[in-house]
Amino acid sequence: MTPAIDIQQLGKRYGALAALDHIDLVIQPGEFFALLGPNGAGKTTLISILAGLTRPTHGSAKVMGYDVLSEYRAARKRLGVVPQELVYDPFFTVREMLVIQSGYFGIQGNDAWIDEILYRLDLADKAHTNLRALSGGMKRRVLIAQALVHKPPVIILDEPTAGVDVDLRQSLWQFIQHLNQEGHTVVLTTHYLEEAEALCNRVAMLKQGRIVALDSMRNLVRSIQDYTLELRLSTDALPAALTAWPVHHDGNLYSFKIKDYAEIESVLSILRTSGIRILEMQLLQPDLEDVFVNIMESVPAGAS
Ligand SMILES: Nc1ncnc2c1ncn2[C@@H]1O[C@H](COP(=O)(O)OP(=O)(O)OP(=O)(O)O)[C@@H](O)[C@H]1O
Repeated sequence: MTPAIDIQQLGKRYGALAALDHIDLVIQPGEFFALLGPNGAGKTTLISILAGLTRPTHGSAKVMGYDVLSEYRAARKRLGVVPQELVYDPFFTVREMLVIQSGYFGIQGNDAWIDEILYRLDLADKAHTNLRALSGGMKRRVLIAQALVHKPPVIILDEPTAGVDVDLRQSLWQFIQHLNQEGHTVVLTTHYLEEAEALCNRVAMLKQGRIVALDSMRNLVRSIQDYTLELRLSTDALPAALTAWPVHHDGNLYSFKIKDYAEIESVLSILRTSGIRILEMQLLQPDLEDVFVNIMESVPAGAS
């Protein structure tokens, strides 16, 4: 099967800085893939190369088998990118802009699909509104509509829900999940890790231009063994027997790292014999955020 995205030894340098450093990444058709990393890790650079907006320094990138440089038009036609910012002519209406965008991809008579996108993104009653008259949230919906207008098999969403209200977030995810179920490949970058955890099947984590983790969501979350036992105590000083325990605290709220249930018993019995009362107790499962923090802390800063 031709991969949806096939990246080999991809690199981008800005002077001495390696924004991307020998990236290998293959994403299969139908995946819902998360591309995660702290600010400056290289996510936007990678997306810009796939969209043909930035030239790599070395290596290759293909979309549905088409090289983003030597077969730019064929590759671009198969890709829908929802960027962080809207670039538009403010005098067009929403619908006019979508018709023009369809023409750009050589598509005539796209009305039925444009109507469906407008409906799904709750933009139908704004179809004849000028782009400049839209609110920030509405403009973001238009960005998504614009990326989908040519029904691309591969959809990349670059932080689509930053600053977006709960309603739009939910309707957006329903629509994107529906497109994914219909076979579209979806690549998502987001700083909302719980969103990535809920939606994506596989994850790549980038740090300083390198892939530092690449696995299924399941395996990554399972790779963390530690639970967190959160206790609010009647004191903000721990008994001596617990001071060596891996623990963070904020006032009298303590977070103990726990490897198994027997350790919970040990902590509780030490507290009991020390006469310390438990005011609140919660056992937290590891999540993608724990994985992210662990990986980002454990991987040494790369030379660039
Ligand atoms: N045009 C440019 N000139 C010089 N350096 C650049 C340029 N574009 C990006 N960089 C640098 O390349 C690195 C990667 O940036 P990039 O925007 O790809 O990161 P990111 O992972 O998308 O970050 P964010 O989460 O903040 O959007 C950063 O150190 C950035 O400063």
